[in-house]
Amino acid sequence: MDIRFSACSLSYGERRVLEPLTLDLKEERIGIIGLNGSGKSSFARLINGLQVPSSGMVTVNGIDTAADPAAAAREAGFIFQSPQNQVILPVVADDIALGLTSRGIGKAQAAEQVGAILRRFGIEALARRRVHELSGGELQLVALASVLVTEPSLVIFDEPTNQLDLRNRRKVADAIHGLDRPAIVVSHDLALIADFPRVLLFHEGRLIADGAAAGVIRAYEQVAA
Ligand SMILES: Nc1ncnc2c1ncn2[C@@H]1O[C@H](COP(=O)(O)OP(=O)(O)OP(=O)(O)O)[C@@H](O)[C@H]1O
Repeated sequence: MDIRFSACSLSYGERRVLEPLTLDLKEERIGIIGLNGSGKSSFARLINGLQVPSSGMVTVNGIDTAADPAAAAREAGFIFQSPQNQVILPVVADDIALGLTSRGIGKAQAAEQVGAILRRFGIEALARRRVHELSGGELQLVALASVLVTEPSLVIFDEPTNQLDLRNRRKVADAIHGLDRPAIVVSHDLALIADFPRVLLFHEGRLIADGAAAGVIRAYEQVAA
């Protein structure tokens, strides 16, 4: 993984929400923490082209997100804070397959890959269920499956354990820890990122701490006090 922010800033209209930032991200697990409204989601959305910089540049594995946001989105899968917003088709297996058929993969091949990804997460029983009837944890796993089935090089999670009970939180945390590719995790759940090799702390649109989890979490505790 090679993500580069070069003097990248972000404003919504007149409002600057991320100050110019230059950094490289290469670690397999990267956490992003900070108070509400500090700019975490905005930063994460810049990585896969959901947002493009107001100034400067972001590249993901060599892809300039502003020049080719669709390619950036294929490279970096994004799991939204509210996965129900990500679902298009009503039935789980159909929705997961859509990511493949929309890329030109045939129906039979797509069905095979969907079956494999459901087995990998132990959620085969959900295949014919209606997405809108799923619990929060089931929905998080389905959203993860629907992103991973398209084989992105890395996965960005925006508050993946928000609103989950302990059992589902563990399922999602295990899925993140066991992921076979780099993950970037925006979270208020500090235990989730506590053993990550790198954590970024945002405060009022600025990156104010960057390093191994323990030290950055201590800095966050001071900011929050
Ligand atoms: N589409 C938008 N238009 C205008 N302002 C926005 C938009 N999205 C976010 N903002 C503002 O940008 C700032 C940073 O928001 P962002 O969602 O990046 O913060 P966050 O750290 O992820 O917050 P939280 O922990 O509450 O999810 C906030 O003040 C927010 O109100």
